[in-house]
Amino acid sequence: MSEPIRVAVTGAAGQIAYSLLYSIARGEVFGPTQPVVMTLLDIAPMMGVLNGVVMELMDCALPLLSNVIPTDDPEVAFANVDAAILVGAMPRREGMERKDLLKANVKIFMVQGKALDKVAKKNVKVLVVGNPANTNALITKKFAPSIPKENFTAMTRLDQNRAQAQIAARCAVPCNSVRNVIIWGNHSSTQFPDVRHAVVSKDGKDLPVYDAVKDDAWLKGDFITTVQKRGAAVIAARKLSSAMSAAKGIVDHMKDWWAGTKEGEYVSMGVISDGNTYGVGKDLIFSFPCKVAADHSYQVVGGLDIDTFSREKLDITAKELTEERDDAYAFLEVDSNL
Ligand SMILES: NC(=O)C1=CN([C@@H]2O[C@H](COP(=O)(O)OP(=O)(O)OC[C@H]3O[C@@H](n4cnc5c(N)ncnc54)[C@H](O)[C@@H]3O)[C@@H](O)[C@H]2O)C=CC1
Ligand SMILES: O=C([O-])CC(=O)C(=O)O
Repeated sequence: MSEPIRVAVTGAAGQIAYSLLYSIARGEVFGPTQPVVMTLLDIAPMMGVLNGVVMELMDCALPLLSNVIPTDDPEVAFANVDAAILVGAMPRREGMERKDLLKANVKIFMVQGKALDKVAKKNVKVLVVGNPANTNALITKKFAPSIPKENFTAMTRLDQNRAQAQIAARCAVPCNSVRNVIIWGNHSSTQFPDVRHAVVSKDGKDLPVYDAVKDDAWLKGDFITTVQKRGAAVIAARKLSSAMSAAKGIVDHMKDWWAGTKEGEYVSMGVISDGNTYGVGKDLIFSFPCKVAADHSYQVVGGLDIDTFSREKLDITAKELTEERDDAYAFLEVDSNL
């Protein structure tokens, strides 16, 4: 058996973590032969609850789980970690947009960025889930300048899964028969779920989604708004935000980042923009289609045709991210030139 890797999860006493930790501990994310030491961070008042979670993880008797370390100190949680999944943050309630959480949550990511910078491995892979996820990922990166900027990502995989599932249901095929759906931009109601480059496998043939669905009005209308507003719909129904599906999105994102994407497929991840890709300004964590190699390096898929409809949608979500970034920098008094 190989040496254990160290994986930190924040917000470990919360509802997403409760669905997530078992999957990590049983090898669904980092592989079926990879032992893990899990460090679990939450705030001091939650240590009692967190100890209960630790007891349960132990009681699962999982052979890949080498050790579990609960803590309320980010520097303990992130010491020498190979991967950090930053979930801990306030969730939104009915009637809020995710960006309404900015002031409540962004300081958490400043503190955790500084701690990662100080104690994590320099090749740590950071996935930010706590909302507003893209801007929180940008802030985490900003305060961890010794770690490569490509190592900070935000989760839009739940949105991709939602889009894939909507198309699969329409075409009456399993979800894994739908490939290369793209989520562009922000994990917010301005995101653009784009199926113009996606394909559906049906009856042994690959068809473009537009040919398989045969309902352009739905694809350009209700399909997009359903995906954009799915988080709010779950909150309205459950009075709590998505947790099981969020945990599955985390598993999918981290697994593909760790092991690589399948041949001919790409996945959506919020990654740092360089200012030269698809007309998106620089210094934003923007969701792009990405291909990941077996050595964990990833590349944004280039050269996809962007029509007028898509251009408009990309610009709307980029504008929102620029405003969120400027608000976060002003609030934290960050020098945007650094
Ligand atoms: N990017 C995405 O697709 C999704 C993001 N989310 C977001 O994930 C976040 C967590 O959601 P839930 O687990 O449902 O919330 P929750 O309220 O059940 O759990 C959050 C946990 O984070 C902890 N926490 C708060 N401040 C912390 C800090 N400074 N350090 C460590 N832990 C801290 C809390 O004590 C709590 O245990 C929310 O911001 C939510 O909006 C939720 C679903 C999908
Ligand atoms: O909607 C929310 O606030 C939680 C979330 O990010 C999602 O479900 O996509």
